[in-house]
Amino acid sequence: MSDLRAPAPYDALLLLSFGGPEGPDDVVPFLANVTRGRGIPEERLKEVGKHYFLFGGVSPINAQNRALLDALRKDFADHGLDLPVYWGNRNWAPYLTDTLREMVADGHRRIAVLATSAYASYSGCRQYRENLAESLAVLEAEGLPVPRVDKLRHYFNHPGFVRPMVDGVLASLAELPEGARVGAHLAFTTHSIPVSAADTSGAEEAHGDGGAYVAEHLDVARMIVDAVREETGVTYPWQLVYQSRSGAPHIPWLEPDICDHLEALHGAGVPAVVMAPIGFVSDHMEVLYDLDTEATAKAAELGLPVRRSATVGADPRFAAAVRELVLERAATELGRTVERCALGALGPSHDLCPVGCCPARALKPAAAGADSPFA
Ligand SMILES: CC1=C(CCC(=O)O)c2cc3nc(cc4[nH]c(cc5[nH]c(cc1n2)c(C)c5CCC(=O)O)c(CCC(=O)O)c4C)C(CCC(=O)O)=C3C
Ligand SMILES: [Fe+2]
Repeated sequence: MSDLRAPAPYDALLLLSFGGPEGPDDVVPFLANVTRGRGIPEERLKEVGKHYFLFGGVSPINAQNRALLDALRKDFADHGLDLPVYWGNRNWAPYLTDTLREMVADGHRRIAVLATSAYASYSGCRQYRENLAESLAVLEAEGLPVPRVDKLRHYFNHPGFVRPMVDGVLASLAELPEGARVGAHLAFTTHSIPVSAADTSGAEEAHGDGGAYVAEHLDVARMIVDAVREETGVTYPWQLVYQSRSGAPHIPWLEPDICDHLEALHGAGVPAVVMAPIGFVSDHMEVLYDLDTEATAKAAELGLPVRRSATVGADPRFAAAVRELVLERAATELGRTVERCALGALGPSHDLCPVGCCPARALKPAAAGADSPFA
């Protein structure tokens, strides 16, 4: 007999992610899935395809997600939580719709969803909610039961997400050449998005001037800088910069790019840089190519020592944070008041995205928000 208990009202957790190719033949169809209807220039697609081929056509993101699934299952079992964990993706197998079919076949009707994106934005939040709505509509059309899906709140400021990144930055600083550490800069990086998408990210009251997307990243950067000061006694100079821009050149995206930033820092006589990819949950292609390959080559060309700090990945503290987020939401759904753990200045993010949160260019139904067509 096991004494594991399901965290009512939830009967399962769904890890919802981006997906990535698993071999050379997958690369082109994967990119077609990602960019369908998104107006990415042909040139950019060829370039990004090359990044994947450089790594044998295998995106690191799937191995990262499998490791996170293992960490979640271990954490839940160790803490008496009987919550089966499933995995579904937006752009590659296992596809979200197939996973949801499997989940309802296994009897699940009330599903907590963890997206592998910690911040507000159309790409990191509403697009996943649209994917959920599309998949639920397919199930409905097939006459299958439609489960209720609740997306867990953004966890950018949860200590289980921030603390591992602090340790990563400390480790990278320690690896810098002794003489270059004094005066080193911290470059916090995240995915560039169109300025218009940043300005309308988050709830309406956060819109304007980079929106919730930029504000949340700045909050995390400050938390890390403060924690590093507590450990080392040094306030390292820092800046939030961007990477992985796509889209047409005439459309403004968030800047500066990490490579331009490295050049500017070098020009200003900065002796070393730690690149901290706070915008990403794991070491996927944007981290392995855009930082570890491209930006690192740029730094070598400049003769600028750089280190790239670790992402959270499958850190057990992150798995524990996910458990806390599930239990917190479960209690909230049952009408209990519960502590909502968050560091920094912004406070815990909303459970339910309000109407007008991270609007899309074209209005599409989105699940797990105040404007969801599903109960
Ligand atoms: C904010 C954000 C995140 C972070 C939040 C989150 O994690 O969700 C993220 C993650 C990811 N992005 C990824 C891959 C790609 N993103 C692309 C394109 C785009 N991303 C955008 C934004 C974001 N993307 C945007 C505004 C576009 C333009 C097209 C559009 O408006 O949608 C393209 C097309 C080619 C290109 O132009 O680069 C690819 C291949 C992978 C998988 C990597 C792997 O395989 O390891 C991951 C985790
Ligand atoms: Fe992306």
